[in-house]
Amino acid sequence: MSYEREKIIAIEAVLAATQLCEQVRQQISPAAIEKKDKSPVTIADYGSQALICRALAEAFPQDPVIAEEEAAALGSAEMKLQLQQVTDSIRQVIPTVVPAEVLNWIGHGSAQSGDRYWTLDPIDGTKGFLRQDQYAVALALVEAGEIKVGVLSCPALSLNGLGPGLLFTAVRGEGATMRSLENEASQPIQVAQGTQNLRFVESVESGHGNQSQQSAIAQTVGITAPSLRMDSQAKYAAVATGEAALYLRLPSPKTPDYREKIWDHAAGVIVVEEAGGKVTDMYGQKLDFTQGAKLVHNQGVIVSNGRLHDQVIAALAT
Ligand SMILES: Nc1ncnc2c1ncn2[C@@H]1O[C@H](COP(=O)(O)O)[C@@H](O)[C@H]1OP(=O)(O)O
Ligand SMILES: [Mg+2]
Ligand SMILES: [Mg+2]
Ligand SMILES: [Mg+2]
Repeated sequence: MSYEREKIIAIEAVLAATQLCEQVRQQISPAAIEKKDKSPVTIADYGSQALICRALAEAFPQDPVIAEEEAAALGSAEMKLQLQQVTDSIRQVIPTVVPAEVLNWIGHGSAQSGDRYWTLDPIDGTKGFLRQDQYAVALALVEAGEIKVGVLSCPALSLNGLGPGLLFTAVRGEGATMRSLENEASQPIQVAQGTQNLRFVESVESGHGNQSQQSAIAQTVGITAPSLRMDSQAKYAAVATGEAALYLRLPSPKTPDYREKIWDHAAGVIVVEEAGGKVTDMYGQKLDFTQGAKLVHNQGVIVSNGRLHDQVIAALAT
């Protein structure tokens, strides 16, 4: 089966959302709103989710969307001003939009499961976005547990003389490509083949991983360079392009029971796999995308150029 239409619609939606995020980032300081779980969310997270869900609902009305943000949070009485700000940010793209429509579009992302579903992180790395650092807009299509299409926009990332602002796309069996956000010309990407850029990436946030264990494992497999710390799925892009050989995300000792969310990984996983790399959990198991919003059967995420993978899993087992 061809996924050409899915790919085109996904790219168009992610580009429109990226533009909204960049406008919010540049025009006003994107004040953070605190969610129930104490993590931050901004006008741009909601605006991005609204735009992408609208596009998916229109093009693929039967497909469930499992997205990060909740309409109920933005629809509450005390969030009236923020809902108006989200609506205003979307008005630049859709001049007639009203707040009720925005809530409906965001709510379209509230599916819990599906055999064929989309998963969306409207802004991955909101903490990076707030620091004017790396963030991503990440959208993927999953069918029967297999990721088929992934589109990953990294508006603050520069690589190989391109950017800032890169878009990564992958379709199962068709390879992965990279382009600048401004220019449609795309080029195939590949993970590092030899020993060049023998370094690893990890989260900026120490609470999202186990940095001391990550350094120890990297050293065990022969990586002596200090880690490159980056917010968001931009880390997957770094491995997919050979900028780094490895991305380590081991469970934080502070949150040992945390389960990774599918939208934090799906788009990045297919981009790396189609660029020739490998992704598993810390025990070498495939990530299981059939269990709804969380990767309940997996712990830790190991992303590599393939060559280093077995060594890393072996080091973790000892
Ligand atoms: N304890 C945790 N372990 C791993 N990831 C986490 C943890 N808490 C939050 N996250 C998620 O990490 C992602 C950012 O990753 P990174 O640090 O690599 O940029 C966010 O989407 C965030 O989810 P959430 O938005 O639900 O807080
Ligand atoms: Mg979040
Ligand atoms: Mg995220
Ligand atoms: Mg997010």
